[in-house]
Amino acid sequence: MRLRLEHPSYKVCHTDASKDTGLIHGKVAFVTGGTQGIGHAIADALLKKGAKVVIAARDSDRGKEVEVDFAKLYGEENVLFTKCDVTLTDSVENAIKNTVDRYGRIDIVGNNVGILNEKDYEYCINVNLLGIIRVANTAMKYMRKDRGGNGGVIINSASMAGLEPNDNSPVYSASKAGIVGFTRAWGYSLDYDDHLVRMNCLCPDMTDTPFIRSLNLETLKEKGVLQPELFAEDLPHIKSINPATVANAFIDLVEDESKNGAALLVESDTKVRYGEFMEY
Ligand SMILES: NC(=O)c1ccc[n+]([C@@H]2O[C@H](COP(=O)([O-])OP(=O)(O)OC[C@H]3O[C@@H](n4cnc5c(N)ncnc54)[C@H](O)[C@@H]3O)[C@@H](O)[C@H]2O)c1
Ligand SMILES: CCCCC/C=C\C=C\[C@H](O)C/C=C\C/C=C\CCCC(=O)O
Repeated sequence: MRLRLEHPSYKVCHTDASKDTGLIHGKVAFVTGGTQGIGHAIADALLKKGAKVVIAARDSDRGKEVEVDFAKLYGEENVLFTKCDVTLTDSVENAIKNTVDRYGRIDIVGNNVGILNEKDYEYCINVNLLGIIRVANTAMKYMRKDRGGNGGVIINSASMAGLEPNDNSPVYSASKAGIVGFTRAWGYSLDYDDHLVRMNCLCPDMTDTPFIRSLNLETLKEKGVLQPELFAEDLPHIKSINPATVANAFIDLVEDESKNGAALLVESDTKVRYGEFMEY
C-alpha cells in the first residue's frame, strides 16, 4: 500500500497545440508501440503539434489502419507506419533507416515498447530493457550532431515500477529500473556538447491502456505475476491514468530543453513531478 502525500513540486502538464517552441513543429519523430495505448497517445500529441511521425510496431495490419486514421486527421505526408520488432536488431535498424529515407532525419524518439512477462523473464528483459537500448543506440547513430545528425531528444517509457517496488512483478520492475539508470547515465554524458541528444524517461503509474485492461486473474497467472489473486482483487479498484496525460508529460520532456537525464513521474492525472535522485 503506497502512502501518497501531496508533493510541493507537482507541476501542471498540458499540451498547448498552438504554442510553437520550435522543438516539435516540422520535426521528425519515431514512436515505437505507437499503434495503441501510451504510444498511440504520444504519436497523436506529436502530430497535433505539427511533427511528422513514424509509427513503428509489429502488427502491419493494425499499423496501416492507424496510419490511415492519422493521415485523415493530420495529412498523409505527416505520418508513416513502419514494421518493427524491438527484439530484433535488423528490424530496428530497418525501421529507423525507413524513417531517415522518408524524412531525411530523426529529431524525437518515443522509445515506448514494454511488456509484462515474469515467467519468460529473458524475453521480458529483451523487450523492455534491451529493446529500449537497441532503439536508442540505433537512433543515436542518426541523431548525433557529431555524426551528421541534428541532435534531438529520446524519451524512454520506464514506469513508477522502476522507482518503487512493484512487488507483484520483480522482473518488470528490474527492467524499468534499468531504463531509469540508462537514461540518467546518458543524461550525464560528458560529450553531450558534441552529440546534442538529450535523453529523459517517463515513469507513469497504472495507465488506462490495452496492456492494463488485458490483466485479470487468468492473464496475471499466465504472465507469472506473483500473488496473482491479490492483484486481481486490487485491479478493479485502481484508478488508471488517462494515456493523454502521459502524452502531455512526454511533450513537456521534449519541450523543456533544461531536462536531460530526467525522470518525469506521472502519479495520477493531476500529479506529475520530476524524480529527485541522490547527487554525488
Ligand atoms: N499502462 C500502464 O499502466 C503503464 C504504466 C507505466 C509504464 N508503462 C509502460 O509504457 C509503455 C507502453 O505501455 P502501454 O500500456 O501503452 O502498453 P500496450 O501493451 O497497450 O502497448 C504496447 C505496444 O507495444 C507493442 N509491442 C510489444 N512487444 C513489441 C515488440 N517486441 N516490438 C514492437 N512492438 C511491441 C504491443 O504490440 C503494443 O502495441 C510500456 O513500456 C509500459 O511498460 C505502462
Ligand atoms: C494490480 C497490479 C497488477 C499487475 C500490474 C503489473 C504491472 C504494471 C505495470 C505498470 O507499469 C504499472 C505502473 C506502476 C506500478 C508501480 C508500483 C506499484 C507498487 C505496488 C503498490 O501499488 O503497492
